[in-house]
This record gives sequence, structure tokens and C-alpha cells, in this order.
Amino acid sequence: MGSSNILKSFLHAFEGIEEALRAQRNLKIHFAVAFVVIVVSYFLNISAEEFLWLSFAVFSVIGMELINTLVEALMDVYDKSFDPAIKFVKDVSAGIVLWYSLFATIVGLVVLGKALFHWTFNLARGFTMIYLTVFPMLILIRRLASFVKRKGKNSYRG
Ligand SMILES: Nc1ncnc2c1ncn2[C@@H]1O[C@H](COP(=O)(O)OP(=O)(O)OP(=O)(O)O)[C@@H](O)[C@H]1O
Repeated sequence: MGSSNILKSFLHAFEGIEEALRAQRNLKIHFAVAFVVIVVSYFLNISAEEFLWLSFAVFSVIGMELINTLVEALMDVYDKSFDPAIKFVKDVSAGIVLWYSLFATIVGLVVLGKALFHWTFNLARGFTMIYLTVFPMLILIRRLASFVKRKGKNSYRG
């Protein structure tokens, strides 16, 4: 592979990020947040390890948002009409971004919380616990709500 080919590959990859950024509002927001976090971290007294955790978190969220953009675009090329299977694929793909964003908030609470507000990591532990209990609970509540709705409809029909 010649050096001009390497440059071309780099340019295509750069274009990919540029196009995704232009098309996706969420990606713009994640880039802005990542930029602010990294700039703020520059002025804080944090260790190299903590900086790596922050970088890992913000780069992961943007990476997952790029994957989500890719999945959405693939699905739209495949079929634009409403399809429950496409809904599932797109929703799971969006879920990946949400999941990594939750991880990023845990890292932010531990690293930035400590450096900015002298928080211990108990708060982050609390949030982690809430995240892990909230999802099964929300699913349960939604199932219960749709069960009650179905029951209501059936009894109305007599
Ligand atoms: N073809 C489809 N069939 C069924 N549901 C769809 C379809 N296209 C989109 N949806 C639903 O709409 C949601 C948003 O999809 P869309 O492609 O508009 O992404 P978006 O507005 O860029 O969202 P995101 O914030 O996840 O990037 C999907 O998560 C899915 O629930």
C-alpha cells in the first residue's frame, strides 16, 4: 500500500466522520461534550490514569454514536417503509449509545466529581446501582401497564 493510498483511506475515514457529524444532531452534541470534558480536564489536577478513563468514555460514546448512525443509514438503504424488525434494529442500536453514555456519566462522576467537588466515589456507585436497577424496573412497569390496558379493553368489550 503506497503512501498516497494510506492518505486516501484516511481522507475517506475523515469524510465518514464529517458526513455523520453533519447528519446527526446527537453526534454534534456528543462531540461538543467530549471537547468540553477534555479541555476542562486539562486544567484539573487529575492523574494520567484518570485522564485515560475520561478519554475512553468520551471516545467510546462517539464511536457508538457512529455505529448507530451507520446502522440507521443501512436500514434506510434496505427499506424505508415501517417494519417492526427495522424498528428493533434501530432501537437496539440507539440503546447501545444510551448504555455507553451511562458508562460515561459514571466515569465523569468519579473523575470530574472528585477533581471539581471532592466527591467520593460513593455517588458514582449509587448511580451505577440505580442504572442497573432502573432498566429491569422500567421494563416491568411497561409490561404491567400494557397488561392493565389489555385487560381494560377486554372487560370493556364484555
Ligand atoms: N423503517 C422503520 N420502521 C420502523 N420503525 C422505524 C423505522 N425508521 C425509524 N423507526 C423508529 O424511529 C426511531 C428513530 O429512527 P431514525 O432513523 O429517525 O433515527 P434518528 O431520528 O436519527 O434517531 P437517533 O436519535 O436514534 O439517532 C427508531 O429508533 C425506530 O424506533
